[in-house]
Amino acid sequence: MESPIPVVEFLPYSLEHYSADDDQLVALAGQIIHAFSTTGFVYLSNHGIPTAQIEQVFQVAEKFFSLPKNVKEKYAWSVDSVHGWVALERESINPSRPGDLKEAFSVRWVPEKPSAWPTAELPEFQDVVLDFFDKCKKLSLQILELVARGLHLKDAKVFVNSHALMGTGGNPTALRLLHYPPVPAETKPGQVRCGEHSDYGAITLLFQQVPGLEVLNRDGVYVPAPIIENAVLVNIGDLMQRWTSDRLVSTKHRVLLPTSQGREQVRQ
Ligand SMILES: O=C(O)CCC(=O)C(=O)O
Ligand SMILES: [Fe+2]
Repeated sequence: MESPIPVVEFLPYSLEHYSADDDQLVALAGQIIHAFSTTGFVYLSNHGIPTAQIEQVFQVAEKFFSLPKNVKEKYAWSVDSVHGWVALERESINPSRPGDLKEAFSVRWVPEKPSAWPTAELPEFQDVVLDFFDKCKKLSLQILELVARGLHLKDAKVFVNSHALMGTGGNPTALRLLHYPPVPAETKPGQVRCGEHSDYGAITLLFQQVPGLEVLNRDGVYVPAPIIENAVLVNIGDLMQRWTSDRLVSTKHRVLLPTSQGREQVRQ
């Protein structure tokens, strides 16, 4: 199905090439602002985070979520660290629905402590995830710079500078590995994978491995946001809507239950 979400060719400013001249940056910034001020979502194709690296992250995530529950509990999310494993049905992102049928591993900056990472079971997990965090951080900062340029702000680095502490204790940016396990035979009325919500931050990068995400369009109808190869889906959150006095829109989205029961889904 054709996506109502614009696809923008990011190659000139990709993490790998980085060859954009001023005219190209102006054009990219304009396309991104158009998308964020209409649907609030945009696909950026050829962003430059290698496919193999993204696949590696999905693989370690899958390995982590396949660990027994009592092992995952050793790495559970806590209010003090806001980092770690979030159990199935622990969150209702739309509070009027029952707990979401998903589990997650939230990655935030954490002081070195052994219980933060499942190194005993998965020695590669921490490095794979943190290398990916770093790439996402670089890409996010480039997008944030384009947003400021596209809005013709005097200081094109204003959003970049407000995220200078990303990846440290002074900034709440999180990388979330999401796992949507097979749907149980019995579900609660109204239960879904991920309830209707808008994101609360500045921007979100979404790497999709299976379909399921739906985005509210301007007619108030949820429409699929399909997977587009070599593209990352980017949306803005409530904070960015507020910072831009509603010029950019933080759009609601959700993931319902799959129609074919029992499908294993891992998303990030
Ligand atoms: O799994 C998805 O595609 C949606 C996840 C999401 O919207 C979120 O975590 O904020
Ligand atoms: Fe979201």
